[in-house]
Amino acid sequence: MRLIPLNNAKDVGLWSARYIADRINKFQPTAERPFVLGLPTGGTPLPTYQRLIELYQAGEVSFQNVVTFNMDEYVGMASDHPESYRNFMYNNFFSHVDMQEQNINLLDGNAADHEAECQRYEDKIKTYGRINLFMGGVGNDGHIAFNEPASSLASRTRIKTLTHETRIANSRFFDGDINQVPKYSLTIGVGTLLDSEEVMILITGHNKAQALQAAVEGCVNHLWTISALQLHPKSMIICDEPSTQELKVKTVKYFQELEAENLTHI
Ligand SMILES: N[C@@H]1[C@@H](O)[C@H](O)[C@@H](COP(=O)(O)O)O[C@@H]1O
Repeated sequence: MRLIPLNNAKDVGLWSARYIADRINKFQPTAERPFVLGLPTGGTPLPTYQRLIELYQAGEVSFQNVVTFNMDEYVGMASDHPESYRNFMYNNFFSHVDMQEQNINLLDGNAADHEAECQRYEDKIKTYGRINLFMGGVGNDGHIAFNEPASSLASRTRIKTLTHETRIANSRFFDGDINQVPKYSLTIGVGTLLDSEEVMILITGHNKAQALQAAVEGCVNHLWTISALQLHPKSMIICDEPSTQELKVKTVKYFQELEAENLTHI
């Protein structure tokens, strides 16, 4: 695992956007061989999306031949609801760059048959071989996508019941009213995520400090599904300073030194 400790959330956005743009450019995607990018919603990736839009506007990256798969979606929410993850993605990213509509993949939380919808998603990913880079965030309780505590670390895309804690955390987007937060979601599984060629997780804010500690210093444990990253051959966490407060000083120092060494080799 690579851990990149940065100063603040803005730096996390700048760093991660640059990384994504560089990966896409290096891949030299074409219509026949697109770059496949996994994407999250949430407050954490907003600076990344903002920066990616700026890089696109500056002509430094194009999304013409990029295919995206989003991590998750609420179940039973009107598709035009401002807090649907579909709307979030169009409002904060897709509508501002040169993505092609047919390259955007989202789970349909209003599908009549949830199981069939999740299987469709898994099958669609397979048509591209695998996802090249999956970006994600993390919940306060260490959930990745909507893989709540005690989710199988071998799980695939499926319907999940949201925990009370997650619904409280997400109620900030619903006028602080937990009753407006959906109870279920469709989410990629931990296994789906681990199949990606590379996983990049963004962690910012002191409220994510326990999740970061579980991811880096804890044991692989289904109660902190983020810890499954330890099983991935190419995973990376980009974090800010406030989120590191539960890590040992020597852990942070170790990773800082590694990054400083890497920089001298670039
Ligand atoms: N399903 C999403 C996750 O994908 C996201 O990582 C998490 C944290 O969101 P935020 O970045 O707003 O803290 O919220 C939701 O639960």
